Amino acid sequence: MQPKPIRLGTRGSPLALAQAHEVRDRLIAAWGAEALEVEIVPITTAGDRIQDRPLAEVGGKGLFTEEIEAGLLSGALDIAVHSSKDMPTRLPDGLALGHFLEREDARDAFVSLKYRSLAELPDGAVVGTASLRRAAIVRRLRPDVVVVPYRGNVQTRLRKLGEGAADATLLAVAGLKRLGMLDVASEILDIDAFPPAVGQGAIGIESRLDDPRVAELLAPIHHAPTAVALACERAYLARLDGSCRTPIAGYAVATEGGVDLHGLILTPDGSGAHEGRDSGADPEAVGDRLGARLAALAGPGFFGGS
Ligand SMILES: NCc1[nH]cc(CCC(=O)O)c1CC(=O)O
Repeated sequence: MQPKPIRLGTRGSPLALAQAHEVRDRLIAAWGAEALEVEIVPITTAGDRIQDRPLAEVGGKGLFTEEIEAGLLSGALDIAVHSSKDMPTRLPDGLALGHFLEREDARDAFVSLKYRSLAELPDGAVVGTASLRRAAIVRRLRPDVVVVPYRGNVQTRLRKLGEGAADATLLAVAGLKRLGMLDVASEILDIDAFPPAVGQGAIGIESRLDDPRVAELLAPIHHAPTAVALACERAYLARLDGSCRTPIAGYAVATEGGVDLHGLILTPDGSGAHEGRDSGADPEAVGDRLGARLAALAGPGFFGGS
């Protein structure tokens, strides 16, 4: 089918490369190795270069995508493979996050060399995480625990744990599975008590809107129920995103006639929270409605206002 190789852009981290290889393997399985060549192009982004500061300080999610998106827009790349959770809700004109592999387990894992579960952590234990959401939910469930910032890729975080920088950390089950490292998880956290980040566990494929060749190429590996869930979650996030830097969790599941969404927003210290559920036939409408409802419940004061 393909006259020339498909160029697939990705970040160069071990998790990103594992995801890129998963997409390539599925494409080859669908089309046959004779019909299709996929060239994986690792790209080091600004976000990868800056390792010593919290992301929110240096510019947020876009730092990981700009260079890759420039490649899509110039035609140097045909597709880009991402962790959907790391994707901003607004993409550059002409690009879309339009295709998704079937979602992997969306839950978070509790990882510790000393303790078997979040509940078992002793008073004053140190949990390392760079995620505002994970920090706030941990503080909500365990106000006695100390949360410290903790960045780096999955391997770095595990190494720091071994060095004693924290008693425990939290990582996405999906990432651990893709790296063949799920055995480091002590506990898989309940999806209702510890809802994930929007998009967690879903590999998304970004491409140019005007590229029918790519749409045809991706059709056999696209998972429609995942796309429905992600459309809902990303509409929910878009509704909340503009207003704040508040911890946001959201998890949607496609149903027979539509989608069910669970949303949770918290103050960074976990002392305040607003939670809700919504369902309906139109994924974007459900996401937008729950986002608006939680924002209204929270009021402007909740979002810090500074
Ligand atoms: N921000 C890093 C990141 N982006 C996606 C994943 C996990 C894989 C996924 O959610 O699909 C991770 C690591 C983690 O949070 O543990």
